[in-house]
Amino acid sequence: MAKDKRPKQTAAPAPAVNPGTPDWPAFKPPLPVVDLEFESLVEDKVVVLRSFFPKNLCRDYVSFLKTLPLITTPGKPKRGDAVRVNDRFQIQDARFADRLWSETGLKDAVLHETVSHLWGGQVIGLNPNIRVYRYTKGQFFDAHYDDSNNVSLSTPIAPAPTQAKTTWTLLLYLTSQAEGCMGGETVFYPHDRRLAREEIPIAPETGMLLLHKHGDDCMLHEGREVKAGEKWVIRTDLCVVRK
Ligand SMILES: O=C(O)CCC(=O)C(=O)O
Ligand SMILES: [Fe+2]
Repeated sequence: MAKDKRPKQTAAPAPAVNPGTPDWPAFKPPLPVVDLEFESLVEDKVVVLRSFFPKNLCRDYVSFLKTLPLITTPGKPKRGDAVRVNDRFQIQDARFADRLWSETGLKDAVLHETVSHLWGGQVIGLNPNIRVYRYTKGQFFDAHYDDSNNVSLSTPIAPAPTQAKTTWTLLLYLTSQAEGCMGGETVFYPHDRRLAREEIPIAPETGMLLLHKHGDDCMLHEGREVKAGEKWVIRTDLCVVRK
C-alpha cells in the first residue's frame, strides 16, 4: 500500500494558560503548614480546616486579588437569585483549581477515611469555576441555597474529561477580625427559616477553609453584612464523579 505522503493533521497545542487567567501567587511556604484534619461544625453539613492558608499567604493573596478586575454586583438580582452585594471576580481556571486541590494537602484531607463518606461520591477535584469575593462595609450575601452543578473535569492525572457534579461549597477566608474585618459571618439556618434563635454563625478566620453541603441538602445560609474592613473569600466547590 502506498504510503500517505500528506502532512499529518496535528491539532495546535492547547495554550498552557488561558488568556486572562490570573498569575496566582505561589503557595509559599509550602503547604500544608499544619496537620489538616477536618473539624465538624454542623454534623454532616459543615466542616472546617483552620489555618489551611497561613496568615502571610493570605496577605499575599489579598494583595494580589486586589489587582484583579473585580466587578461590583448590581443591586437587583435576576429573578430567583439571592441579593448579593459584593465585588467579585470569576474565572474558569482548571489549573488553579487543581493546584488548590493537589498542592495544598487538601486532597489527602478530603479523601481521608474518616471523612470520605461525607461528600456524596468519589471526589475528583475542585470546580474550575473560581470565584473571588470582596465585601466592604455594608456589603453582604442575602440568605440562599447553593445549587449542585454539572461540570466536566480534566486533571493532569486524568486528562480525558470526566463528567462530575458539585456536592459541597468551598469557602476560603483570607481575612477576619485580625485584619479589621468586622461582621461578615457566614450564617447557617438549619430549619429553612431565618430565625435568630436557630442561627449558626461562623465568623471568618484568616486562612480557614470551610466546606458545606449543597444541592438538595443545602442549608439556608447567608454572608452577613460587613461592618468594617474587608472580607475576602475564594469560592469553589468539591466535585464528585457523576453516575
Ligand atoms: O461569603 C459568604 O460568607 C457566603 C458566600 C456564599 O454563600 C456563596 O458563595 O454561595
Ligand atoms: Fe452560598
